[in-house]
Amino acid sequence: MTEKKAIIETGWNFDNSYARLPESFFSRFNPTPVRSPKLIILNDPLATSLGLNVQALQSNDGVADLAGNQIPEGALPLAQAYAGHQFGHFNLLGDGRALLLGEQITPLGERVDIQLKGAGKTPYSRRGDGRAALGPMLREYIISEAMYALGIATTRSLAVVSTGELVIRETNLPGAILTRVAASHLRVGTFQFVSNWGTEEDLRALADYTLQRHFPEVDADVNRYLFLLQEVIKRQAVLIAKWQLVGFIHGVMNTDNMAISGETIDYGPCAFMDAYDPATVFSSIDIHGRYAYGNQPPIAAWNLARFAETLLPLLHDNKEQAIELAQDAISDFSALYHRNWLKGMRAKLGIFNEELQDESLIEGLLSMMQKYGADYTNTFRALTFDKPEDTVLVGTTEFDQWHDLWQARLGRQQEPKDSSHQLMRSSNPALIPRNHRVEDALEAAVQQGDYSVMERLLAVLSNPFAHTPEQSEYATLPAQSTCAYRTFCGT
Ligand SMILES: Nc1ncnc2c1ncn2[C@@H]1O[C@H](COP(=O)(O)OP(=O)(O)OP(=O)(O)O)[C@@H](O)[C@H]1O
Ligand SMILES: [Mg+2]
Repeated sequence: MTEKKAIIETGWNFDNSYARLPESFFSRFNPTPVRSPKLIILNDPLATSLGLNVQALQSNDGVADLAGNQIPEGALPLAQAYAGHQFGHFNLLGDGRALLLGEQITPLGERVDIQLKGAGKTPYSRRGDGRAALGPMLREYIISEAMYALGIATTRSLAVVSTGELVIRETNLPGAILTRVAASHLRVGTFQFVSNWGTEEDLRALADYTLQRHFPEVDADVNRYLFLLQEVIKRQAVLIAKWQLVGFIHGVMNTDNMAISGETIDYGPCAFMDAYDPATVFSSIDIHGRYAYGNQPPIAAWNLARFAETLLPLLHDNKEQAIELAQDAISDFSALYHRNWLKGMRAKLGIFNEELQDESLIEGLLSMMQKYGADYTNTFRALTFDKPEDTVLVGTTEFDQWHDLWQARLGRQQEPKDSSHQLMRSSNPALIPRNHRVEDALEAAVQQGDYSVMERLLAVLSNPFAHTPEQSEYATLPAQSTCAYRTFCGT
């Protein structure tokens, strides 16, 4: 007689606070089942930290949950409504291919959104098919997890399942669904939606919900909506500085792709910069360079101004005073951003204390990197390990002079050389997800069904400050220049 196997609980522990908001904020909608779901990758440590059972998620039942083929107990799937300025143009959007299953309450009592991206049509799909292709979903998995390991606030990736169905793009591509984990999916665009199409009461409900979810520390005696604006600005100032410091280019910083939580969201056409150049753009659709590397800080400020506009009715009864409060808050962004960036740059150069000339020292290095087309990440690695021969800057008199200035600067602080070195090691990643490496991993996965290249890449990216020999090997630049590298979004 065979013993009946004990059923392993998956560990879903859903609450559905978003579903309790006004009905116009979302549409209750179920995922569309897919033909033959197969688990491609599962993030075991993330699953465990969410209180989920890895074995159960790997079972047929678990995969059915991750594919949208069945609805886990306690989930209440819905598509969130939002609007957004896309390349400056305002549109009504909403989750056209994503569905929120609910909020998982983790064993530590944290609340995170569990969302299926690519789960089928929703009322906001417009002319889209509601689906996603395997390549871009694996790409989002790799880069979001690399960002997390780099210490940058981001949505996480729990799993990718292939659907056994094709999606029609320029060619037919294998379809997939990504399970995304986020502090929330509240976007600047969510506020824009409610501000444009909702009542003031709706707006207050959304703002109060956001405060409760992300900023519960708000004091009773302050202007709570001004506090919300200021805190969101602070988080974005930290986030964008971190992007700039690692050379991350988001690629599509529309207001619907800016999360109120301060997490990086939507890894569509993003990529990491190789040679330092503020004009770097990867997205094939960004023909005017609106979202170029060097434009990211001002674009963030622009998006935050759109956020501030939505809050005007809540900031003050008097419109002029509301505008003044909003403008003051927004004008703080660039100083806040700059402070974070400067702090990070000092750390990248092993500098602990502050000197007025630090900025010109940093600018001196960056302009040399730009002039000689030096690789951004590898130049900082070369400085960290005192191997200037590893950067193309070596041999130029400019660099020798700059190096002397930098060494003299390090000499003017109390901390010993070794502490500077440690600071640099922990501030300069050994490697970033290089475009050619990511492409190689995706090609092996999608074309040959060989996931080993991706798994190795994920392993080395998971500890970017370890500076192991294997990482050095991954840090090599592509044989050919990647100047022509272009990413595509919306697939
Ligand atoms: N295949 C598709 N079918 C339906 N809607 C889509 C599709 N692709 C994109 N959209 C919608 O178009 C809008 C803009 O797309 P964008 O590329 O910013 O988002 P995304 O990558 O789908 O999702 P997210 O921002 O949630 O990561 C969003 O409202 C999105 O839901
Ligand atoms: Mg998006």
